[in-house]
Amino acid sequence: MGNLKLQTMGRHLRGTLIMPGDKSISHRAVMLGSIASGDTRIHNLLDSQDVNSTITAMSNLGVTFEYDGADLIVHGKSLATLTEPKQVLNMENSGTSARLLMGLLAKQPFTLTFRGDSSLSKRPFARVIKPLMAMGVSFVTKNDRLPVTKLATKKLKGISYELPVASAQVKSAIILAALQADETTTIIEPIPTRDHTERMLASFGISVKRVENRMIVEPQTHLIATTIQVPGDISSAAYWLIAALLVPDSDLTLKQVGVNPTRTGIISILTRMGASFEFAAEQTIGEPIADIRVQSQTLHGTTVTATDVPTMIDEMPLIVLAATQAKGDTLITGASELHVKESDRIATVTTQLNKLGAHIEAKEDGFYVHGDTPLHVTKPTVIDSCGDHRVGMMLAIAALITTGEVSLARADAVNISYPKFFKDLDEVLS
Ligand SMILES: O=C(O)C1=C[C@@H](OP(=O)(O)O)[C@@H](O)[C@H](O)C1
Ligand SMILES: C=C(OP(=O)(O)O)C(=O)O
Repeated sequence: MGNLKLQTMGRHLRGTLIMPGDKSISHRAVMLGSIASGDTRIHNLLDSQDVNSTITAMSNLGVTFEYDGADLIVHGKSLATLTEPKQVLNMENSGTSARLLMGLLAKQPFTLTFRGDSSLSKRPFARVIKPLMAMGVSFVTKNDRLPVTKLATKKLKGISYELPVASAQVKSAIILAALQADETTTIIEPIPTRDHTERMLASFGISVKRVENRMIVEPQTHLIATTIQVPGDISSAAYWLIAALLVPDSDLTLKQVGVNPTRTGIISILTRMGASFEFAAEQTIGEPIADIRVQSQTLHGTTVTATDVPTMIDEMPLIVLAATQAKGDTLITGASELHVKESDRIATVTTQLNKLGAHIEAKEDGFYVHGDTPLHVTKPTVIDSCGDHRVGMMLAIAALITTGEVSLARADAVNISYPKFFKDLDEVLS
């Protein structure tokens, strides 16, 4: 794909968008449906490259899937009847697939090799390998990077483990393995992270007890197939929240967005920056959802710290963009996890937005963003997603408030989490 010429300054964003299914919840629905007894029906599953990596991996282990209209039906197999794959499991670009599947498949009695694309092969896996080894799993790896081979495992021990990084992927991998252990496992989570695994397990009849910041997981592997309604992805809605706030005379309504409090940091921080939102049609179907209406508003600089970060980790590129337009400066700390996402997001966000005239200083664990900086280029400029979907979509929104000619390299990165991003953009531009 060549560079994509982006719309810059001059149009408004108006209308209503239905958000695609939440990526985190879609992965979990496919994984738990795969190991439940009976057929699980999933409504509004995200159709994207990352979720397809999970579906393909479970197909390679003998699970079958079929579409009934827009719903995916998962013909569940118990953990005990998964079959040895003939191929290496290719996780492509998806950290969630790789880390959660290492936990889910920890006790399979055969060798499994996980590989990924060039981005995923640079990301750290010691964070899941270490606790799984403490539970009795053996791995063969070089420098804790993919490819990683998990050896045949017969028994898993319960452990008590304090998470050294605030990561829902690590927490989830340990929970999924702990269900298959011989004893109770306790996971201590110093900073809360998204709780979709715990909530979805409850939908499949499995309870994970939480006492303050401790999760207590008892051995239990009988999951009962169910129907899952995947909420719209707040991480995808976030592009439109920021776009509508920043592009003058905009007014957008985003339908059926997941508003689980472990994911709504973007709303809290924008509210702290002076924004207001209208919520309607609030209901809970396993996960809370709502319609969100947002109009153009003036923002003020703020401070973001470590406890905010897990609730909006994937939205950080957008918070940085919003901060470039706010009155006053913004300091973001406690976000060093951004170095190990699909790209080093501290580096890529800083470099690419500064090409448009932003004034952002990269810090070891975050950013210092100078506010009130009009974005402007004096000659045709190519900005680059750096192969990172979140960076690419944030840059497409940044272009909407830039004067001058801007195009985006590697725009196809959007297919990882939001394949219809550019179609939705076209639909609301007026
Ligand atoms: O559990 C999940 O579905 C995710 C957790 C987060 O990663 P970490 O657990 O590495 O923080 C997030 O960045 C990722 O997009 C999805
Ligand atoms: C970090 C992300 O996903 P993953 O870790 O699953 O690759 C993301 O979607 O921004």
